[in-house]
Amino acid sequence: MKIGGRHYRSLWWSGDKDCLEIIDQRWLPHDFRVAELRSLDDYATAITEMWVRGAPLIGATAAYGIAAVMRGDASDAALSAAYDRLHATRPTAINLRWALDRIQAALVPLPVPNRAGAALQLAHEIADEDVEINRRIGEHGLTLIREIAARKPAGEPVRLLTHCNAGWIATVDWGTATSPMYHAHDAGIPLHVWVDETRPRNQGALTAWELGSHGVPNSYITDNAGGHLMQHGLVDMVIVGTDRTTRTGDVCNKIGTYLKALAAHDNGVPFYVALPSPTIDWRVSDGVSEIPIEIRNPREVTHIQGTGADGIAEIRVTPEASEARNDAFDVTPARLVTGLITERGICPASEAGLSGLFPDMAG
Ligand SMILES: CSC[C@@H](O)[C@@H](O)C(=O)COP(=O)(O)O
Repeated sequence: MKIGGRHYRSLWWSGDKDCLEIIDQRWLPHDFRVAELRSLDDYATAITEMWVRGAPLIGATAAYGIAAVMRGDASDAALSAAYDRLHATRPTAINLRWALDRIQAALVPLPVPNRAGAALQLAHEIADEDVEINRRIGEHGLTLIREIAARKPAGEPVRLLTHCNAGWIATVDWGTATSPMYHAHDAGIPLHVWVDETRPRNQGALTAWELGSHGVPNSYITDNAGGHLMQHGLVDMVIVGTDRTTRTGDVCNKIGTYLKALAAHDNGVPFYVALPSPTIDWRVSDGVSEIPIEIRNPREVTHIQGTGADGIAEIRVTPEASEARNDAFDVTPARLVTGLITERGICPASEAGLSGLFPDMAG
């Protein structure tokens, strides 16, 4: 997507610098900075500390991390150590393991001297595939937005609500939940997006930044406002992303997603999840009991980052003695999900729905 008129992906391989360059999300939306990743340490830190974040982008970054390691040492031992180190960075998004498994399976049968080139090629393929998957999700999601627009008086915007950032900055390009929004906006459908703040990390600020950069009208709202807006008929559809979806259609996404789904259900608001197929965990059937939920540093809850006269600063918002807990994700049961928007079309959030669209993967 474009920033200041220039097209960017969230990451790209720099042949000149011989390293991966990423948009360093720690400073967004206040400052646009690019970071260079070279060593395994760089990659692991960038994922753990959320310089890059969002399920698909974590997977693509990890693939480049393996490729970077293979350039120095392509032995089985180095491959296995890099796999383990990167796999341990964040537990919830399944795209991480999906990308690592894919690259490991491709490299193990190869002679050691061939691995570095093959790994970089595969990382490029994973990144390119992500862009195409998200583009297609956008096309399918556009049909839903068109249907809502057709029922409205001409010129009245379709009001969407989203939680967290499932935007282009959470993927290589387009985003998942935002892709239908970009497609609809580009097709001339008037939109207004309610952007949940998404405490504690305020990923909503990233969503507001990228939607605004693309010219999509949006309003930043507190996490607690969504139910109220739905009760007053101000939300036509919710679209969120996912970090892991079970084969039965339970959806694990950023903490607070479940509450939005409950409010949507109570108010008859359609609740859709944009789901790239690498985010399906075919081994898991019960999201609440089986998906590991990342618990992050409580400091993300007790402190908040923003920008002021002296630049970007972090301030404490709680009393010194307050304890805090920081569960980063929650699970929305399939019964609360109206439908899954995938790269192959839209299906019910159920085992039959997913295996119907992906018979080759369902096993
Ligand atoms: C297309 S991204 C889908 C999800 O990864 C997104 O909604 C989300 O929860 C991101 O969490 P984050 O902790 O910021 O990595």
